[in-house]
Amino acid sequence: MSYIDVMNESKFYGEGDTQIAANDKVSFSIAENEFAIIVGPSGAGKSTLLNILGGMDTPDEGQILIDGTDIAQFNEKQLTNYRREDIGFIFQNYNLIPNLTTLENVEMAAELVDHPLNPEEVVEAVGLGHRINNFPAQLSGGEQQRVAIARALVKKPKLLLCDEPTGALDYQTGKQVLSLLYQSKELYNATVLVITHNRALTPMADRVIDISDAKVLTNEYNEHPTPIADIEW
Ligand SMILES: Nc1ncnc2c1ncn2[C@@H]1O[C@H](COP(=O)(O)OP(=O)(O)OP(=O)(O)O)[C@@H](O)[C@H]1O
Repeated sequence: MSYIDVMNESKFYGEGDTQIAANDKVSFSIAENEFAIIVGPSGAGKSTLLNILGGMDTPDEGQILIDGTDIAQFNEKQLTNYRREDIGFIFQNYNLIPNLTTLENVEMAAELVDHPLNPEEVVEAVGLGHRINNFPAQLSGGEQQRVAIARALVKKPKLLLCDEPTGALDYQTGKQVLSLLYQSKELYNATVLVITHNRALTPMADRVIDISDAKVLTNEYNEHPTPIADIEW
């Protein structure tokens, strides 16, 4: 059994003739502590899948086994607990709380769980010790994404879900953020899942799942990932 086993998962939008499958009998597995990338063009169904894995949405068909438990069967309360305790989310647009400082944003996340890491230490670990009392508007895009990563990591999540985490960042800053995400899996023992349309990023991953038109095309394990610093695009 893998850490994530998605089995024949489907998600439909609309009804009757206008119904479309956003995910069509999707199956794949990701092992614990892997850094996985789900890659595919716009509209392929990536965000739908990520939302389902994060317990923000439920599939119409299939099983979503996380550590052996089918979260597709969870009720609202179980999904809320799952999102709060097991998952760290990182979005393209950071989603920080504007009137809270770096430290306060991270502290707020720490309060959600019983055994968080030390917020100050995590802020230091993402390289933002010198920005600890700044508000999001005073930070660069890359710094804001680091706050978002610290906010996710402070909960010690088992699974870090990242939706186009470098989509709003310039090339060099994007590389630094990806490098930090890769380190996160090593330092914090998390399983990391990144979705992106940027195929150039895939050599850095331990596993690449290629989706297109709602279906999984390939799921490949990469024995020798390339450090992100060595990847050019
Ligand atoms: N709430 C919704 N209602 C209706 N259709 C939806 C909804 N969410 C997604 N879809 C459709 O499902 C398909 C998959 O969308 P999804 O957002 O998962 O793709 P994606 O691969 O993440 O694309 P992008 O890279 O552009 O974000 C698309 O055709 C989209 O229009």
